[in-house]
Amino acid sequence: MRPLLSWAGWRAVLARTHSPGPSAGYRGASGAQRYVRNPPVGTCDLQGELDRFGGISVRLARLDALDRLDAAAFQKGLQAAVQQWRSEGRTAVWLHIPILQSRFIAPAASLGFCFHHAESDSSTLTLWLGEGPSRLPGYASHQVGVAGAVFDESTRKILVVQDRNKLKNMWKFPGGLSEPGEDIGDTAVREVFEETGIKSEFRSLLSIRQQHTNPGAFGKSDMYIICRLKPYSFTINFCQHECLRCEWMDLNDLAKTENITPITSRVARLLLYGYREGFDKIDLTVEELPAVHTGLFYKLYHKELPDNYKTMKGID
Ligand SMILES: NC(=O)C1=CN([C@@H]2O[C@H](COP(=O)(O)OP(=O)(O)OC[C@H]3O[C@@H](n4cnc5c(N)ncnc54)[C@H](O)[C@@H]3O)[C@@H](O)[C@H]2O)C=CC1
Ligand SMILES: [Mg+2]
Repeated sequence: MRPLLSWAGWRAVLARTHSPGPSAGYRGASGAQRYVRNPPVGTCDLQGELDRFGGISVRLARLDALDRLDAAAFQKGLQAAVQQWRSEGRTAVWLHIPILQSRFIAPAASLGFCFHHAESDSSTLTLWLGEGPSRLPGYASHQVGVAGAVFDESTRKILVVQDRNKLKNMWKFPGGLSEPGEDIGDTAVREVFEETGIKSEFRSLLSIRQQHTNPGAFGKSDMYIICRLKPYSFTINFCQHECLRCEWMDLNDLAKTENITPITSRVARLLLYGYREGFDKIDLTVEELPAVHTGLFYKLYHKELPDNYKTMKGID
């Protein structure tokens, strides 16, 4: 086992790792991220990136020498660095700690750092250095659940399930939680297939429910989105872990049954209205558009816009 480094030893290691150079302080407001070394070599050398809001991001994973550093020496080094960043007018510190270096969390917390969020392999702590209360944005506030109302217009049948793990067995649409980076429609199609074996394609978004302090959302709020899907397979092969029952049910019967969650009942009536009067009355359709600043694309959901409104140049 390698011996732990003292604070003096850590400074020496870091001084060797990052050779002294001109002070790399923030030299512009271009928005580009730069590496900054604070304070200058010789006192402490916690390397960070400056963000466009004047905050510093320190990624401990990138500082190899920290592998041999103990918690007390880290605390001393961080304290000196924070003092330096404060004197330079930095607004905040973001400290990214890999899970295997979690021994540095408590020393950081003792200097005022708080958890911002954690992922499976790391945690991120923040310290607000600016004036007044913190203006740092919080982490994710909601989880997103998506269900598929798979409706076969030719037979007027709709696909419904009952949960295995619920005390009351009520009819609802198959669905589940969206995965990071997954489109809403793709979640609906995936969850429907996983839970029922039915293949389908996305048609539209029908409803959004927002609920706070949802019991299954780990203290976060819950967004539950129901999509209209069109089936292209019909043989049910439902997931025995999650579902107790799964059926193609007549839409009229579903709208009338009492053994149903309130949101499913409301959406069944909405679908009945769309089936009778035209789905354009109820559908929020999707279009992919380019984002202006990032070069990425996003999905925009809204009621269908007539073509002449899409192309019109000005408004009289
Ligand atoms: N009003 C409605 O009709 C209902 C709406 N929802 C919404 O659906 C979304 C979530 O859908 P779900 O089908 O619940 O998610 P899901 O389909 O992603 O996962 C459910 C399955 O995950 C597993 N699981 C969940 N929590 C677990 C735990 N603590 N320990 C072990 N296994 C666990 C179980 O196998 C469970 O059957 C949420 O947005 C929720 O609000 C859920 C139920 C009814
Ligand atoms: Mg589910």
